[in-house]
Amino acid sequence: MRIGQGFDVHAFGDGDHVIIGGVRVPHHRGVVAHSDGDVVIHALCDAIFGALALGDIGQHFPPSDARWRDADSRQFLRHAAMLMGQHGYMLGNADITVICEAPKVGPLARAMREKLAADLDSEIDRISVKATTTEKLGFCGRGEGIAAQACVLLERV
Ligand SMILES: Nc1ccn([C@@H]2O[C@H](COP(=O)(O)O)[C@@H](O)[C@H]2O)c(=O)n1
Ligand SMILES: C[C@@]1(CO)OP(=O)(O)OP(=O)(O)OC[C@H]1O
Repeated sequence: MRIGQGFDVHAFGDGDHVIIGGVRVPHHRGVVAHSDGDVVIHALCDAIFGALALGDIGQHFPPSDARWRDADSRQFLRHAAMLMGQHGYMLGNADITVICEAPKVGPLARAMREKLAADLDSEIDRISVKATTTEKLGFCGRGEGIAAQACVLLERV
């Protein structure tokens, strides 16, 4: 078994939606990012790369590389899943927390879990998506950005 954790933050900027866990969510702000800025998928990829001791998302998909501009982050997750399989592991489970005052994540968690499970070739009950505010404290509390953290356990195939 291998354990990994990941954390990601993106600032809110101009826009009318955010992508969280592969789901497009209408919002009065967008996110500032090189890719689509999906904090859930970026944190989850880093957790998987960490569990495999394969560096981090920026090493696999450098922000300096124009190929990843506005990229759909689900391709990053499918790449992480491919590496997981190549190294002889499958997802045991993943537990993800989204941290923001808004948008509300709870009603969308099931849709996010379905997309993450599809990309990881996993079962939905192996993947948890939760959310919390920071009670109006800090950058998330001031509505300046959104964060996510992810923990994974990988099992030998
Ligand atoms: N962006 C968010 C933040 C929170 N939730 C849900 O609300 C509950 C209460 O949040 P607190 O920060 O006050 O503990 C939380 O447990 C989530 O169920 C949410 O859906 N989206
Ligand atoms: C995803 C990548 C892709 O270039 O860029 P960003 O969308 O800016 O996201 P970040 O969480 O900073 O991770 C680094 C990069 O790998």
